[in-house]
Amino acid sequence: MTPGARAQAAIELLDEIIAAARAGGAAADTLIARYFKTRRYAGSKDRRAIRDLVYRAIRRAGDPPADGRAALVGLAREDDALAAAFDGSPHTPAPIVPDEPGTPPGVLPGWLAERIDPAEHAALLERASLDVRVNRSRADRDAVAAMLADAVPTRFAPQGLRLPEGTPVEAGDAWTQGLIEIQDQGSQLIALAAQARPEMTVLDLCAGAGGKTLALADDMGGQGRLIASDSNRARLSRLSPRAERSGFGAIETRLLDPGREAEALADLREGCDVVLIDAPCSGTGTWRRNPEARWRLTPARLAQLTGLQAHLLDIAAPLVKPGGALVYAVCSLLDEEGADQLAALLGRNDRFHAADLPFRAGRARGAGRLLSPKYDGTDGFFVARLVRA
Ligand SMILES: C[S@@+](CC[C@H](N)C(=O)[O-])C[C@H]1O[C@@H](n2cnc3c(N)ncnc32)[C@H](O)[C@@H]1O
Repeated sequence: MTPGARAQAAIELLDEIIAAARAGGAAADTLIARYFKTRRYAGSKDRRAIRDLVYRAIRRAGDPPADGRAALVGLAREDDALAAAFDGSPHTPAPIVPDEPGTPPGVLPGWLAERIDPAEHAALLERASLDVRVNRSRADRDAVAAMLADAVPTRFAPQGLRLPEGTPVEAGDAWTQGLIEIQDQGSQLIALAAQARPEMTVLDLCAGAGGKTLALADDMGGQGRLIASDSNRARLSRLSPRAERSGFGAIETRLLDPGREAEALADLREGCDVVLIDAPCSGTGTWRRNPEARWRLTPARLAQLTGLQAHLLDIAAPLVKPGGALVYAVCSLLDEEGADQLAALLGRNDRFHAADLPFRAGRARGAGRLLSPKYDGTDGFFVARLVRA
């Protein structure tokens, strides 16, 4: 494909990605994969070049672009070779006219920019690192490091290894033998904050497909009672095969009905040593992995999420036994989803007090700590550990 044809393909893809962000449709990666499935003429170099153009355009637009052409015109104003590809020949974009509007550069959506420390902004859109967690009950971190080329221990997470970008983790022996899970160092620290131990009763309230559940199971050595719940059937159903691969068969799963979660969990009242709430959130801390997600967030969606987070905290609190812990996490740097939620909970429930977290990463924020791509090299998280009197 010519540079112009690649630019035209990038515009078409960006149109689809922008429309999907507006309508709550598929993620950019899914749309890109779909696009190439029906365009076999695009070779691997073309695909890589088009994908690169699309992601460069997404990363440089804090607010949703008007359309794909505006997004690429904005990028072309900073890249002469790309601008030259707009030559108007067949299958290429029409030439850029001097006063044609291009999407302005930006990192965060305008309405959010003031709510996150400006020092954090650029790193929120940088490339994410590739981390794995070594299953402590199956292998030693140093032994696994020796199986993986150029693996280095993660700075804060005791079971983590950082791998070079693009390492084909799932093709290696450490993966096929169930010795490792792909998991960002920040997520590993959230599970560590639970301090799950053998013989405990632990509830992972928003378990999803079980990324953190598997880390909890590992810390429990497969002993005790571990319950994984979520309101999303498809996500929760992915947990069992993952647990089997890692050798943790005995994880209970519970599908929750939104609004009626407390009923389904009533038997656990004052029965849990630990309740982990890895709450649904805006995902501002993971934008480096899916940068178009920032075009999906609106003030109304954020309000809906903060309401759900408060609701989940109120469901979880009565399930903790005296002396037990409530661990709350969101992959967000917004205080309204993190520190403010915890301050509100502590205001309406005097049985809990904030406790120290068992790691050095992050900076103190309200009752918890804030981990960030810039300062910690992790996805962005707020995490707090509350202990019940
Ligand atoms: C941040 S994700 C969890 C990720 C997961 N813990 C992991 O480590 O992979 C938040 C989860 O909360 C779930 N969720 C949303 N509303 C819920 C509710 N009312 N009760 C329980 N889970 C809910 C979502 O389906 C989603 O899987």
